[in-house]
Amino acid sequence: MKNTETIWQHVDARRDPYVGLADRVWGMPELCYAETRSCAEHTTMLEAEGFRVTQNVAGIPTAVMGEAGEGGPVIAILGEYDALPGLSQEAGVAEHRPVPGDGSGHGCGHNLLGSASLMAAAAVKDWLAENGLPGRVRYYGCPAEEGGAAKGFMVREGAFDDVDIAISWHPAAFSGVNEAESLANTRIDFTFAGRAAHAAGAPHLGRSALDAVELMSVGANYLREHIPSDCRLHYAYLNAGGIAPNVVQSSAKVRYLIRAVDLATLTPVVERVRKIAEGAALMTGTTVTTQVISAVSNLVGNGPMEQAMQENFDRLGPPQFTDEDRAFAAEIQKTLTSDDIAAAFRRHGLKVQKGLTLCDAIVPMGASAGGTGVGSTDVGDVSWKVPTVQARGATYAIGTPGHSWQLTAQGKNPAAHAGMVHVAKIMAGTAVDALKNPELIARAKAEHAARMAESPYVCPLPADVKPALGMSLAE
Ligand SMILES: Nc1ccc(C(=O)N[C@@H](CCC(=O)O)C(=O)O)cc1
Repeated sequence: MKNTETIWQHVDARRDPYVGLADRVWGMPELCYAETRSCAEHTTMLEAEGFRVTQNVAGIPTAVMGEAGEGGPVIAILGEYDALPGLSQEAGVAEHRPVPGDGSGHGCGHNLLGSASLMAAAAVKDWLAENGLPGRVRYYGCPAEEGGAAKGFMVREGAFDDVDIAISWHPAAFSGVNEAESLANTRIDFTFAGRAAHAAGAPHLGRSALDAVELMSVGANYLREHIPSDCRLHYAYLNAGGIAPNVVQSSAKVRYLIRAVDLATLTPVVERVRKIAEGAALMTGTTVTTQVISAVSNLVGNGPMEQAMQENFDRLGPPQFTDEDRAFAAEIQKTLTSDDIAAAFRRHGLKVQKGLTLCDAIVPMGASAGGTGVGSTDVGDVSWKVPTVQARGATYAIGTPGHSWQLTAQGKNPAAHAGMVHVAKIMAGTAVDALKNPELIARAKAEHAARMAESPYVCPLPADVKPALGMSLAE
């Protein structure tokens, strides 16, 4: 039985406008909390579809929510539309060719993510109206997934308080139910202040903030051996103190991104990194101030909803790609290493299949290798608040690294469009299963409540931290 269900026809009927939406957002890559035009595109689409629209969700100008239907359970479908710095790339070519502009690009496929989720919500809206059933569907347009933890702030402000089930997806190499195994993380800016001086004339009077940042790196790099092995420490210099080597640098700023399997493991590691910063300040006679930029929880899964989503995948089958799609994916694979390609198979618990360029089957549930190739997502915080299920939707060549020009290059391809429409059907079908079947929602909630009773949700964002609305990733 393939593509026979009414809900899937409601998705198919929307193909052209939603491909258009995804392509327009691809063409206006906007970073973390600056997604003004992309959010406006989503808002316009919500209005055109007749959703009741709430802008400025949780006080965030680029967060929007649309609701349709009356009474009954509330199903939230989550979308994103933020881009990444440094990943600008022409569409549909298999060589690195940035386009003129500020260098940003959709290197994580969020142009597709937002459009498919809105498309699914709109299809469910029509299905609800046609069946006259009680129930509400919401589309949450969520900004700043890449480093802004917007969904965590939205959870904290109560945006999901009356939601029964949350559904989302992420572009991927393979289609299937997403394994809930993302890492909790915290991003902290460390700003060191010293004293400027003539680097040759009076270096003894200077106190170098740049030295402090470098010594902090040394400390953090020694720390790696003494923390749980699946923790991650990354850093980026936001301010190295200037371009003059003959000035003792009086200010410097480094952003740390610290990850661990869960918050309980993360918190002590963050404390140790903070101590290293204090030590670096002490060693250099500088002072350090810190600012938490974002923090997200690990994902928790939900058995009943994952099962329901799996059944949708089984009924619909994999996305249908064409020979042209496969030929272009093969060109992209030529720009990758064999390790990139093998890692993609292994990450999903699959044997390496030589010559396979695009996903041709649904990855069975529970196949994931676990622990490898895992990032973080602010969907994690939603998943602690309400039962949440996510799909992976095949939209690009197997082996394409996340956050790469190759991923940006494929974001407007026919394969991306096919994958986006396919996964919209999976999400809409899963939402309809929940709306038709109150017992499924009850089981999902019971499992969630049991998990929360074991370890309750603690918001990882310190109470005084607000969304970093003015944050420039390229500061
Ligand atoms: N299904 C996915 C979900 C998230 C990501 C991802 O790359 N997330 C960023 C988010 C960073 C953050 O939340 O702070 C990362 O891990 O660096 C990739 C695939």
